[in-house]
Amino acid sequence: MSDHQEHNVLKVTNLMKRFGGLTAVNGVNFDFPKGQISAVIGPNGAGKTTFFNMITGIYVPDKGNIELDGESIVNIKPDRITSRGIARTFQNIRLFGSMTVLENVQVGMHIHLKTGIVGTLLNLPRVRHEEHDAQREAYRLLEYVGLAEWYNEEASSLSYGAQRRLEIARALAAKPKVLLLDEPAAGMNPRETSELTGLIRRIQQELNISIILIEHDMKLVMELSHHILVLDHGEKIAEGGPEDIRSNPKVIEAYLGKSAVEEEIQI
Ligand SMILES: Nc1ncnc2c1ncn2[C@@H]1O[C@H](COP(=O)(O)OP(=O)(O)OP(=O)(O)O)[C@@H](O)[C@H]1O
Repeated sequence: MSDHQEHNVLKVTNLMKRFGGLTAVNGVNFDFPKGQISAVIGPNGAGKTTFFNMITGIYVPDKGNIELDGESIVNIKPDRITSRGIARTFQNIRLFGSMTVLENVQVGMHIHLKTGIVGTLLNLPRVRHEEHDAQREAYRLLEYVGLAEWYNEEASSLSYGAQRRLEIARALAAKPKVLLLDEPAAGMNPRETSELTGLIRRIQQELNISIILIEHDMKLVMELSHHILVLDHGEKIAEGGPEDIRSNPKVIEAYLGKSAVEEEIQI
């Protein structure tokens, strides 16, 4: 095993994506360390979601490479990328609102179940067994994110913060090596954000999953992240630990404008 494979779960090289005349991501290089929390930050339109969409196979890069544990995942379909070990949540919550909380988690498991639709229709004993195990596992995940008591409610009846945690449980059901969280704290109140911070830290420490998050809540980013990638107009303008990023003039300028740097205002 090479040094790179041991330390970095995901390696992005010279990544580029254009939409017509607009270069949304422009030649970005970054190594995501295994088992740690990394953040991708930057002002609106910086290219963060486009970057995530390339990692998860929704967009094919125009140039560059993405390696998961040393193997390229460029040109692989999103569901295959999920089964290789990358799961995600979305900026806009995407749950099945009229399904129960438990069923939503079970949906996240289907990539690992052996049974197809025919087996389910025939109600084979092996199928019943597998579904029972899946339900137990789904319930365990709900306990993990603190939603077990609502397992039988419709997903749409949950509070906003709870729906975001349900999305995380569903992503965990795919047994990922890497979990991508797209603005997990968006729309949350301070109490929900602090619960979420604890949950993300537990997932990294207890489940040993590498986490990559896009987030505008700088307090959460600075508290949780080991490594931060800063994008602006599609380009990497900085990378480093929270302390480096907080005091980096290029980052301050990108967020607050040039005058802020002159006044030495810190984000
Ligand atoms: N499918 C698309 N077609 C055309 N342009 C797009 C598409 N997706 C993104 N863009 C453009 O690419 C640029 C980067 O967008 P992206 O959504 O990746 O930024 P972002 O950093 O995630 O922004 P935000 O913080 O507002 O979510 C923007 O100018 C956006 O308008």
